[in-house]
Amino acid sequence: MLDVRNVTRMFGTKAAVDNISFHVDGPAFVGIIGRSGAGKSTFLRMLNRLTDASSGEILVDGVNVLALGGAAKRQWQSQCAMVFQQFNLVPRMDVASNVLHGLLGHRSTFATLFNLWSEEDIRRTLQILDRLGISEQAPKRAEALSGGQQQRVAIARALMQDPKIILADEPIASLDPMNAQIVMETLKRIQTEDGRMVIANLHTLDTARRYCDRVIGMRDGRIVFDGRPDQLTLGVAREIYGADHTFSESATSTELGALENDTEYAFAMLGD
Ligand SMILES: Nc1ncnc2c1ncn2[C@@H]1O[C@H](COP(=O)(O)OP(=O)(O)OP(=O)(O)O)[C@@H](O)[C@H]1O
Repeated sequence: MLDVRNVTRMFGTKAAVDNISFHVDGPAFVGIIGRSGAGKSTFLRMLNRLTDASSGEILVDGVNVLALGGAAKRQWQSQCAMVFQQFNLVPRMDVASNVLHGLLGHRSTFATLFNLWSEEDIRRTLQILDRLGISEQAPKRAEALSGGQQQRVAIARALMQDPKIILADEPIASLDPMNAQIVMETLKRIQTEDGRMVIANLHTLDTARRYCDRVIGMRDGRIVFDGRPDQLTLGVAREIYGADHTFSESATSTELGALENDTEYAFAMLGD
């Protein structure tokens, strides 16, 4: 289904993504891990055409999406919806309207300008919000919701596009552990129940182990690990994160206790 072939993105003389290739057959949950600057976001942005690749091909069901232009490119962009760390909702707009905005690519400017949503669109919105357990939030302004609820609204907006692939760029990096778990479980449900592919950039090993079918480790733009979550040993993690013997599991963990024990090191690993 997804075939990434020798994809590179240069910024000046630096390769942010350096000749990466991998293949995913079915609608799997793929996690991409690696320290800050490894090239994870650049890869996702190339896949949904927010950033152009310098070379290479990405085939989705046999079509090279990097070569699409005009309407075909926009059509592809609505097929691979993106979820961001900071949710990217319109804060003062109500939740239902935020979700309906997932349809923007499918509608005329006129209809959008005058907020002319069909009954079917509104019914689907409420159905999706209900599925994600936040239907009672529909009339509230997005800014009034907790971070975890806002991220579920962002996932609902993505689902309105009925995408083949959901790309999530550090979807839980701004959330507390409990909300992080709810959001990851929501993404996992969508992947298994709907048969959609999810590709998520994650910065914690325990999250990757728990939710992913496949983990890709990136370092300096290159893939240095590609395997099952149970193959993510401490040694492999050290290679991905470029850490020496002082590297500890807790440094890339979302567990509260672990973070409290090792906060300074964790921030160093994340490059903050
Ligand atoms: N628009 C840009 N112009 C120049 N360099 C860029 C640009 N975008 C990314 N880079 C560089 O490309 C490299 C990869 O960045 P990228 O954001 O993809 O990494 P990342 O693994 O997603 O890290 P993070 O988790 O911090 O977002 C970094 O060295 C970054 O500075």
